[in-house]
Amino acid sequence: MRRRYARANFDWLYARAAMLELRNVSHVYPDGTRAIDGVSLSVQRGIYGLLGPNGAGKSTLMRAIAGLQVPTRGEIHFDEIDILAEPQRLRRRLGYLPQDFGVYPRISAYEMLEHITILKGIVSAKDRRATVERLLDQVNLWPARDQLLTSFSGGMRQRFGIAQALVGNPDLIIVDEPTAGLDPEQRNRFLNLLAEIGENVIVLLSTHIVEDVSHLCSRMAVLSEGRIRLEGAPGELIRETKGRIWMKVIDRSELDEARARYDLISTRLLAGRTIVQILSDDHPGNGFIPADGGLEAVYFSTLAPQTRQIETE
Ligand SMILES: Nc1ncnc2c1ncn2[C@@H]1O[C@H](COP(=O)(O)OP(=O)(O)OP(=O)(O)O)[C@@H](O)[C@H]1O
Repeated sequence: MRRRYARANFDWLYARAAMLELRNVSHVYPDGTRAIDGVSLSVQRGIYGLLGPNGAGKSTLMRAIAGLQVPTRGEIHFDEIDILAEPQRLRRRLGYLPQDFGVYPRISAYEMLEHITILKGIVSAKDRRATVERLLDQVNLWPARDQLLTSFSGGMRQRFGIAQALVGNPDLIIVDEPTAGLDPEQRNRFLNLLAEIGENVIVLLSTHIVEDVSHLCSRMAVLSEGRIRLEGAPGELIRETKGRIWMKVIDRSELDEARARYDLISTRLLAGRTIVQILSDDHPGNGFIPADGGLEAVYFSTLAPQTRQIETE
Protein backbone atom coordinates (compact mmCIF):
# COMPACT_ATOMS: atom_id res chain seq x y z
CA MET A 1 0.00 0.00 0.00
CA ARG A 2 1.18 3.46 -0.88
CA ARG A 3 2.28 5.50 2.12
CA ARG A 4 2.16 9.23 1.90
CA TYR A 5 5.06 11.27 3.06
CA ALA A 6 5.16 14.98 2.59
CA ARG A 7 7.37 15.46 -0.46
CA ALA A 8 10.41 17.63 0.09
CA ASN A 9 10.25 17.06 3.84
CA PHE A 10 13.77 16.44 5.01
CA ASP A 11 13.19 17.24 8.68
CA TRP A 12 14.29 13.74 9.59
CA LEU A 13 17.80 14.84 8.71
CA TYR A 14 17.77 16.82 11.91
CA ALA A 15 20.27 19.55 12.51
CA ARG A 16 23.67 18.53 13.84
CA ALA A 17 26.53 20.97 14.07
CA ALA A 18 29.06 19.01 12.08
CA MET A 19 32.45 20.16 10.87
CA LEU A 20 34.74 18.70 8.22
CA GLU A 21 38.42 19.70 8.40
CA LEU A 22 41.14 18.98 5.86
CA ARG A 23 44.72 19.83 6.78
CA ASN A 24 47.45 19.93 4.16
CA VAL A 25 46.10 16.97 2.19
CA SER A 26 48.16 15.78 -0.79
CA HIS A 27 47.88 12.75 -3.00
CA VAL A 28 50.47 11.46 -5.45
CA TYR A 29 49.46 8.44 -7.56
CA PRO A 30 52.04 5.65 -8.02
CA ASP A 31 52.82 6.94 -11.53
CA GLY A 32 53.91 10.26 -10.01
CA THR A 33 50.74 12.29 -10.82
CA ARG A 34 50.24 14.84 -8.05
CA ALA A 35 46.41 14.90 -8.00
CA ILE A 36 46.01 16.92 -4.77
CA ASP A 37 48.60 19.33 -3.51
CA GLY A 38 48.39 20.69 0.04
CA VAL A 39 44.62 21.19 0.38
CA SER A 40 43.33 22.68 3.64
CA LEU A 41 39.62 23.40 4.10
CA SER A 42 37.01 23.82 6.84
CA VAL A 43 33.48 22.92 5.83
CA GLN A 44 30.36 23.52 7.90
CA ARG A 45 26.66 22.75 7.49
CA GLY A 46 25.16 23.69 4.13
CA ILE A 47 26.08 22.96 0.54
CA TYR A 48 29.76 23.44 -0.19
CA GLY A 49 30.76 23.63 -3.85
CA LEU A 50 34.07 22.30 -5.08
CA LEU A 51 34.45 23.73 -8.54
CA GLY A 52 37.21 22.75 -10.92
CA PRO A 53 37.97 21.72 -14.49
CA ASN A 54 38.42 18.11 -15.58
CA GLY A 55 41.46 16.58 -13.96
CA ALA A 56 41.63 19.20 -11.18
CA GLY A 57 41.64 16.49 -8.50
CA LYS A 58 38.01 16.70 -7.36
CA SER A 59 37.26 12.97 -7.45
CA THR A 60 40.54 12.10 -5.76
CA LEU A 61 39.73 14.56 -2.98
CA MET A 62 36.15 13.28 -2.65
CA ARG A 63 37.33 9.68 -2.39
CA ALA A 64 39.86 10.68 0.27
CA ILE A 65 37.17 12.46 2.32
CA ALA A 66 34.88 9.44 1.93
CA GLY A 67 37.65 7.28 3.42
CA LEU A 68 37.96 5.23 0.23
CA GLN A 69 41.48 6.27 -0.71
CA VAL A 70 44.24 7.16 1.74
CA PRO A 71 46.03 10.33 0.63
CA THR A 72 49.81 10.28 0.70
CA ARG A 73 49.89 13.23 3.17
CA GLY A 74 47.67 15.24 5.46
CA GLU A 75 44.78 14.84 7.87
CA ILE A 76 41.01 14.70 7.43
CA HIS A 77 38.64 14.95 10.38
CA PHE A 78 34.86 14.89 10.56
CA ASP A 79 33.95 16.10 14.04
CA GLU A 80 35.86 13.75 16.33
CA ILE A 81 36.46 11.12 13.64
CA ASP A 82 39.94 10.85 12.16
CA ILE A 83 38.85 9.66 8.71
CA LEU A 84 42.22 8.31 7.62
CA ALA A 85 42.74 6.35 10.82
CA GLU A 86 39.15 5.11 11.24
CA PRO A 87 37.31 5.18 7.92
CA GLN A 88 34.80 2.59 9.16
CA ARG A 89 33.58 5.03 11.84
CA LEU A 90 32.76 7.54 9.13
CA ARG A 91 30.67 5.06 7.13
CA ARG A 92 27.73 5.34 9.51
CA ARG A 93 27.58 9.11 9.03
CA LEU A 94 28.47 9.26 5.34
CA GLY A 95 26.34 9.28 2.20
CA TYR A 96 28.35 9.07 -1.02
CA LEU A 97 27.26 9.42 -4.62
CA PRO A 98 30.34 8.66 -6.72
CA GLN A 99 30.89 10.16 -10.16
CA ASP A 100 30.47 6.77 -11.75
CA PHE A 101 28.01 4.53 -10.02
CA GLY A 102 29.18 1.61 -12.14
CA VAL A 103 26.94 -1.04 -13.67
CA TYR A 104 23.46 -1.35 -12.21
CA PRO A 105 22.14 -4.84 -11.59
CA ARG A 106 18.92 -5.96 -13.33
CA ILE A 107 16.73 -5.43 -10.30
CA SER A 108 14.07 -2.88 -9.41
CA ALA A 109 14.73 0.40 -7.63
CA TYR A 110 12.80 -0.88 -4.62
CA GLU A 111 14.78 -4.11 -4.38
CA MET A 112 18.12 -2.36 -4.79
CA LEU A 113 17.37 0.24 -2.14
CA GLU A 114 16.18 -2.43 0.25
CA HIS A 115 19.42 -4.30 -0.34
CA ILE A 116 21.36 -1.13 0.52
CA THR A 117 19.42 -0.69 3.77
CA ILE A 118 20.57 -4.19 4.73
CA LEU A 119 24.19 -3.32 3.87
CA LYS A 120 23.87 -0.18 5.99
CA GLY A 121 22.81 -2.30 8.94
CA ILE A 122 19.08 -1.56 9.23
CA VAL A 123 18.06 -4.91 10.71
CA SER A 124 14.33 -4.61 11.32
CA ALA A 125 12.23 -5.41 8.22
CA LYS A 126 9.69 -2.80 9.31
CA ASP A 127 12.35 -0.07 9.55
CA ARG A 128 13.79 -1.13 6.21
CA ARG A 129 10.42 -0.87 4.51
CA ALA A 130 9.75 2.54 6.06
CA THR A 131 13.19 3.82 4.99
CA VAL A 132 12.87 2.56 1.41
CA GLU A 133 9.36 3.96 0.99
CA ARG A 134 10.23 7.34 2.48
CA LEU A 135 13.35 7.76 0.35
CA LEU A 136 11.74 6.67 -2.92
CA ASP A 137 8.97 9.15 -2.26
CA GLN A 138 11.34 11.96 -1.36
CA VAL A 139 13.40 11.62 -4.53
CA ASN A 140 10.19 11.31 -6.51
CA LEU A 141 10.81 7.76 -7.69
CA TRP A 142 7.91 6.05 -5.96
CA PRO A 143 5.95 5.66 -9.22
CA ALA A 144 9.03 4.01 -10.79
CA ARG A 145 9.80 1.76 -7.80
CA ASP A 146 9.19 -1.50 -9.70
CA GLN A 147 11.08 -0.45 -12.80
CA LEU A 148 14.47 -2.03 -13.48
CA LEU A 149 17.34 0.32 -12.63
CA THR A 150 18.84 -0.48 -16.03
CA SER A 151 15.81 1.21 -17.66
CA PHE A 152 16.23 4.48 -15.68
CA SER A 153 17.12 7.75 -17.43
CA GLY A 154 20.22 9.66 -16.32
CA GLY A 155 18.18 11.96 -14.08
CA MET A 156 16.35 9.04 -12.48
CA ARG A 157 19.66 7.29 -11.84
CA GLN A 158 21.06 10.35 -10.12
CA ARG A 159 17.94 10.73 -7.96
CA PHE A 160 18.22 7.05 -7.09
CA GLY A 161 21.88 7.69 -6.31
CA ILE A 162 20.87 10.36 -3.80
CA ALA A 163 18.27 8.04 -2.24
CA GLN A 164 20.92 5.36 -1.66
CA ALA A 165 23.30 7.99 -0.27
CA LEU A 166 20.65 9.07 2.27
CA VAL A 167 20.06 5.61 3.75
CA GLY A 168 20.90 5.73 7.45
CA ASN A 169 20.47 9.52 7.92
CA PRO A 170 24.05 10.59 7.09
CA ASP A 171 25.22 14.05 8.10
CA LEU A 172 28.08 14.19 5.60
CA ILE A 173 26.90 13.76 2.03
CA ILE A 174 29.37 13.74 -0.86
CA VAL A 175 28.12 14.08 -4.41
CA ASP A 176 30.74 13.92 -7.16
CA GLU A 177 29.79 15.67 -10.43
CA PRO A 178 26.14 14.67 -10.06
CA THR A 179 24.69 16.89 -12.80
CA ALA A 180 27.08 15.97 -15.63
CA GLY A 181 25.05 14.64 -18.54
CA LEU A 182 21.62 15.67 -17.21
CA ASP A 183 19.26 17.78 -19.33
CA PRO A 184 18.27 21.19 -17.87
CA GLU A 185 14.99 19.99 -16.36
CA GLN A 186 16.56 16.94 -14.73
CA ARG A 187 19.43 19.10 -13.52
CA ASN A 188 17.05 21.57 -11.88
CA ARG A 189 15.11 18.81 -10.24
CA PHE A 190 18.28 17.28 -8.89
CA LEU A 191 19.63 20.59 -7.62
CA ASN A 192 16.34 21.36 -5.85
CA LEU A 193 16.60 18.03 -4.12
CA LEU A 194 20.14 18.83 -2.97
CA ALA A 195 19.00 22.25 -1.72
CA GLU A 196 16.41 20.59 0.50
CA ILE A 197 18.91 18.10 1.88
CA GLY A 198 21.62 20.71 2.44
CA GLU A 199 19.66 22.67 5.00
CA ASN A 200 20.58 20.39 7.86
CA VAL A 201 23.75 18.52 6.96
CA ILE A 202 27.05 19.03 5.11
CA VAL A 203 26.70 18.41 1.39
CA LEU A 204 29.94 18.49 -0.53
CA LEU A 205 29.19 18.99 -4.20
CA SER A 206 31.93 18.63 -6.78
CA THR A 207 31.22 20.03 -10.22
CA HIS A 208 32.74 21.73 -13.23
CA ILE A 209 29.43 23.59 -13.87
CA VAL A 210 29.55 27.13 -12.50
CA GLU A 211 25.76 27.57 -12.26
CA ASP A 212 25.43 24.52 -10.00
CA VAL A 213 27.51 26.40 -7.46
CA SER A 214 26.04 29.87 -7.93
CA HIS A 215 22.48 28.56 -7.47
CA LEU A 216 23.09 26.37 -4.50
CA CYS A 217 26.22 26.81 -2.46
CA SER A 218 26.71 28.91 0.63
CA ARG A 219 30.47 28.50 0.28
CA MET A 220 32.77 27.26 -2.43
CA ALA A 221 36.35 26.55 -3.40
CA VAL A 222 37.99 26.50 -6.80
CA LEU A 223 40.33 23.55 -7.26
CA SER A 224 42.79 23.51 -10.12
CA GLU A 225 45.81 21.27 -10.66
CA GLY A 226 45.26 19.86 -7.19
CA ARG A 227 45.35 23.21 -5.36
CA ILE A 228 42.71 25.43 -3.82
CA ARG A 229 42.92 28.65 -5.81
CA LEU A 230 40.08 30.51 -4.14
CA GLU A 231 37.70 29.94 -1.24
CA GLY A 232 34.73 31.84 0.13
CA ALA A 233 31.06 32.72 -0.24
CA PRO A 234 30.08 33.06 -3.93
CA GLY A 235 28.60 36.54 -3.41
CA GLU A 236 31.77 37.84 -1.72
CA LEU A 237 34.00 36.36 -4.40
CA ILE A 238 31.91 38.05 -7.09
CA ARG A 239 32.26 41.39 -5.29
CA GLU A 240 36.03 40.94 -5.10
CA THR A 241 36.38 40.69 -8.90
CA LYS A 242 34.46 43.94 -9.41
CA GLY A 243 36.45 46.40 -11.49
CA ARG A 244 38.67 43.71 -13.04
CA ILE A 245 36.26 42.29 -15.65
CA TRP A 246 35.71 44.10 -18.96
CA MET A 247 33.60 43.31 -21.99
CA LYS A 248 33.30 44.25 -25.63
CA VAL A 249 31.28 43.15 -28.65
CA ILE A 250 33.57 42.19 -31.52
CA ASP A 251 33.39 40.45 -34.89
CA ARG A 252 34.22 36.77 -34.95
CA SER A 253 37.16 37.62 -37.20
CA GLU A 254 38.69 39.72 -34.41
CA LEU A 255 38.62 36.88 -31.90
CA ASP A 256 42.11 35.54 -32.53
CA GLU A 257 43.59 38.98 -32.07
CA ALA A 258 41.62 39.52 -28.84
CA ARG A 259 42.80 36.14 -27.59
CA ALA A 260 46.44 37.03 -28.30
CA ARG A 261 46.23 40.53 -26.83
CA TYR A 262 44.09 40.15 -23.71
CA ASP A 263 43.57 37.77 -20.81
CA LEU A 264 40.35 36.31 -22.21
CA ILE A 265 37.98 34.68 -19.71
CA SER A 266 34.86 34.08 -21.80
CA THR A 267 33.29 34.49 -25.20
CA ARG A 268 29.62 34.36 -26.11
CA LEU A 269 27.74 34.68 -29.37
CA LEU A 270 24.98 37.28 -29.60
CA ALA A 271 23.05 37.82 -32.82
CA GLY A 272 26.00 36.81 -34.98
CA ARG A 273 28.53 38.89 -33.05
CA THR A 274 30.84 37.82 -30.26
CA ILE A 275 30.92 39.21 -26.74
CA VAL A 276 34.30 38.80 -25.11
CA GLN A 277 35.09 39.23 -21.45
CA ILE A 278 38.63 39.88 -20.35
CA LEU A 279 40.47 40.22 -17.07
CA SER A 280 42.47 43.38 -16.48
CA ASP A 281 43.39 45.32 -13.35
CA ASP A 282 43.39 48.57 -15.35
CA HIS A 283 40.93 49.91 -17.91
CA PRO A 284 42.00 48.23 -21.16
CA GLY A 285 40.65 51.12 -23.31
CA ASN A 286 39.93 50.19 -26.93
CA GLY A 287 36.14 50.21 -26.47
CA PHE A 288 35.95 47.84 -23.49
CA ILE A 289 33.36 48.60 -20.81
CA PRO A 290 33.13 47.33 -17.21
CA ALA A 291 31.28 44.00 -16.94
CA ASP A 292 29.60 42.11 -14.16
CA GLY A 293 30.73 38.63 -15.08
CA GLY A 294 29.18 36.90 -12.06
CA LEU A 295 30.61 33.69 -10.70
CA GLU A 296 31.67 32.50 -14.12
CA ALA A 297 34.11 35.41 -14.37
CA VAL A 298 35.35 34.68 -10.83
CA TYR A 299 35.94 31.05 -11.76
CA PHE A 300 37.65 31.58 -15.10
CA SER A 301 39.77 34.44 -13.79
CA THR A 302 41.05 32.10 -11.08
CA LEU A 303 42.19 29.43 -13.54
CA ALA A 304 45.42 29.64 -15.48
CA PRO A 305 44.67 30.57 -19.12
CA GLN A 306 45.62 27.09 -20.40
CA THR A 307 43.10 25.36 -18.11
CA ARG A 308 40.14 27.61 -18.87
CA GLN A 309 38.47 25.46 -21.56
CA ILE A 310 36.66 28.51 -22.96
CA GLU A 311 33.81 27.73 -25.35
CA THR A 312 34.23 29.61 -28.59
CA GLU A 313 31.34 28.12 -30.62
N1 LIG B 1 44.41 5.99 -10.56
C1 LIG B 1 45.10 7.03 -11.05
N2 LIG B 1 46.40 6.88 -11.39
C2 LIG B 1 47.12 7.92 -11.88
N3 LIG B 1 46.60 9.16 -12.08
C3 LIG B 1 45.31 9.34 -11.77
C4 LIG B 1 44.48 8.30 -11.24
N4 LIG B 1 43.23 8.78 -11.04
C5 LIG B 1 43.28 10.08 -11.41
N5 LIG B 1 44.51 10.41 -11.85
C6 LIG B 1 44.96 11.73 -12.31
O1 LIG B 1 44.88 12.62 -11.19
C7 LIG B 1 44.44 13.89 -11.62
C8 LIG B 1 43.15 14.25 -10.89
O2 LIG B 1 42.12 13.34 -11.29
P1 LIG B 1 40.65 13.40 -10.68
O3 LIG B 1 39.86 12.31 -11.33
O4 LIG B 1 40.75 13.42 -9.21
O5 LIG B 1 40.17 14.83 -11.18
P2 LIG B 1 38.70 15.42 -11.36
O6 LIG B 1 38.78 16.84 -11.00
O7 LIG B 1 37.74 14.57 -10.62
O8 LIG B 1 38.50 15.28 -12.91
P3 LIG B 1 37.26 14.66 -13.73
O9 LIG B 1 36.15 15.60 -13.54
O10 LIG B 1 37.79 14.63 -15.13
O11 LIG B 1 37.03 13.30 -13.14
C9 LIG B 1 44.28 13.80 -13.13
O12 LIG B 1 45.48 14.25 -13.71
C10 LIG B 1 44.09 12.32 -13.39
O13 LIG B 1 44.52 11.97 -14.67
